[in-house]
This record gives sequence, C-alpha cells and structure tokens, in this order.
Amino acid sequence: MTNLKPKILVVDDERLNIRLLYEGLRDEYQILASSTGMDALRIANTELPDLILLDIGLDDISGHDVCTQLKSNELTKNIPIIFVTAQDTYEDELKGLELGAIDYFRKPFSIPLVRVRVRNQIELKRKTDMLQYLSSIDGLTGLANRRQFDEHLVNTIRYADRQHRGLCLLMIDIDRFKQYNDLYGHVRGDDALKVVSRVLTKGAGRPMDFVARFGGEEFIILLTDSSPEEGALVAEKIREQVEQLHIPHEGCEFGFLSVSVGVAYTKPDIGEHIDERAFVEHADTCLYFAKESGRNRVICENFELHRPIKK
Ligand SMILES: Nc1nc2c(ncn2[C@@H]2O[C@H](COP(=O)(O)OP(=O)(O)OP(=O)(O)O)[C@@H](O)[C@H]2O)c(=O)[nH]1
Repeated sequence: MTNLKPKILVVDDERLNIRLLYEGLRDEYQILASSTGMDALRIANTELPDLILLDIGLDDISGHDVCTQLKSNELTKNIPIIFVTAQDTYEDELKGLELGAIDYFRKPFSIPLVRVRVRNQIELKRKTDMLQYLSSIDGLTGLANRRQFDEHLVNTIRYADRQHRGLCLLMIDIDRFKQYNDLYGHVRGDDALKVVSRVLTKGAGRPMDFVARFGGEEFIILLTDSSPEEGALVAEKIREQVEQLHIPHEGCEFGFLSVSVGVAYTKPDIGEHIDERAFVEHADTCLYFAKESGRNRVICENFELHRPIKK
C-alpha cells in the first residue's frame, strides 16, 4: 500500500536528535533520516521530501551548504527547509533564512512546538503545491496548459542541445470546430475537446512524451529523443484514431470529426542551439498546409530539404 503521509527528511549527525524527532513526528509523517550532508542531498533528490529538518553543524558539509545546493537545484529548490541547530546567534539565524530556509528551531527543541510548526509548514506546502498544479493544467481536459508547455519546451530544448537529441513537435487542430460548436452547441464542443485530448494522451504514451492544450481547439505534443519518422507515425495514428471515433460533424466535408496535424523536427549538432520560436512556427506552418491542402491529414516538414532549426 502507498504511504500517503507527507515525507520529512531529518538531517542530523546526532543519532539521539534523529530519534527524538522520529518519535515525535512519526504518527503523522513518513520520516527519512540522514546523518551527513552528502547523503541528505542524495535522499532529497531521489525522495523529494515535503519538508527537510536540517542540522547546521554536520560532519562532512555544513547545513548551510546543503541548503544552498538544494535551493540551486531545479528539482529540490521548492522543498521547504527548517534549520535545527544548537548555534543560536542572530547571525546564524539570519544566514539560514537568507539562504532560503523558512524557519529555525533551536536545540534542545520542544517536541509539541516542533509538531505545530512542522504541521503549519506542511499545510502551507500542500496549498502551494495545489496552486502550482492548478496553474499548470487545463481545467477542461486535464492536460498540461500552455504555461506548463512553454516551461517544458525550454527545459527539453536545453536537454536536446546538450545531448544532441532529436525532437518532434506535433501541432494538432480540430477541423471546422467553429461549425461544430455552432451546430451542436458549446457543451458538445467541450465534450469533443475532452475526447480528442484522450486520443492524444493515448497516442503519445511514452514516459517522455508531453501533451498539452495549446489554446482553444489546438493541441501540441512534444516527443523527446525521437526521429522524424516516429513523429510522423504518432501524428498519423492520432489522426486515424480521431477519424475512427466517427463523431458526427455535419459542418465538415467528411461528415465526422477530424483533426489536422503539422509535424516539425529538429536535431542540434555540437555547438548548435534550437530556436524554440522557430520550432513552434515550423509545426504551425505544417499545420497550416495540412488545413490548406484539405484537412484531416498530417503534414511533416520536408526533412530532406530543411536543416534543423538553429539560432
Ligand atoms: N466548445 C468549445 N469551443 C472552443 C473552446 N476553445 C475554442 N473554441 C472554439 O473553437 C473554434 C475555433 O474556430 P476556428 O479557429 O475558426 O477554426 P475552425 O472552425 O476549427 O476551422 P479550421 O481550423 O480552419 O478547420 C472557435 O469557434 C472557438 O470558439 C472551448 O474550450 N470549448
């Protein structure tokens, strides 16, 4: 069974302190423990705890250094840190807070007080996580929204530039969707958007595939570590599956709901950088040609003629 209790990482070189905190918090939280700074960094990266109680005076690297490293890592920078320390000068407290810690406990600590302050921070973290989640998804389809896509694209391009990996971008648009809304109403229109989003999620099912609602009736898929042929294949599968749903659409030349797809591909050589705007524009141009040449079709960039997009 999954342990749904929030996870707290306790970092202290004194076993007794770990034990005290463990006993005081274990009823409400899953407790992970570490006695060194390096081990704490490893656990924080793999377990992504909800809160870290961090001693300053560790044997290998100081708690302040651990905090600095956690705050400079994209993966761990949002994990709240509370310093737990015997050092109690104003300067120590100030330094800890300036490094990004959210609170400061002095040893010897009072367990009831620790419990209350930990509970407050965990509650705050839960609310922050929820807000972050809500601001990154599309409420209608549950897909990632444009904002999350933009962030993901920047990170993925950084990865592709570094590792010289191929990326495919699929821009997908429902055909004659204005007429669909006009004929069947916005509620049915919303249902169609949800159905299409499910086809996309199934069609781009590898762990690294990223599906988002780009806006309105337009969707976007980013395939990482992929070839142009794979991009074309995924696009054609999606087009075909929407067609096979046979959702009636009297306002469309085919009589059923369909999508058009534009596919762009890029792969940076050593020292080259992908221009993210140009990449998206290529996919958009291909989509435009798919619409112009009759809809319900996939148009891929001419891979033979186009060099990958570079800044
Ligand atoms: N039901 C519903 N409709 C939406 C939503 N977002 C955008 N739309 C509609 O999608 C339609 C898009 O229409 P157009 O951009 O003219 O394109 P189209 O009719 O699909 O025509 P082509 O793309 O050329 O095939 C507009 O009528 C928007 O109101 C939504 O969340 N729900």
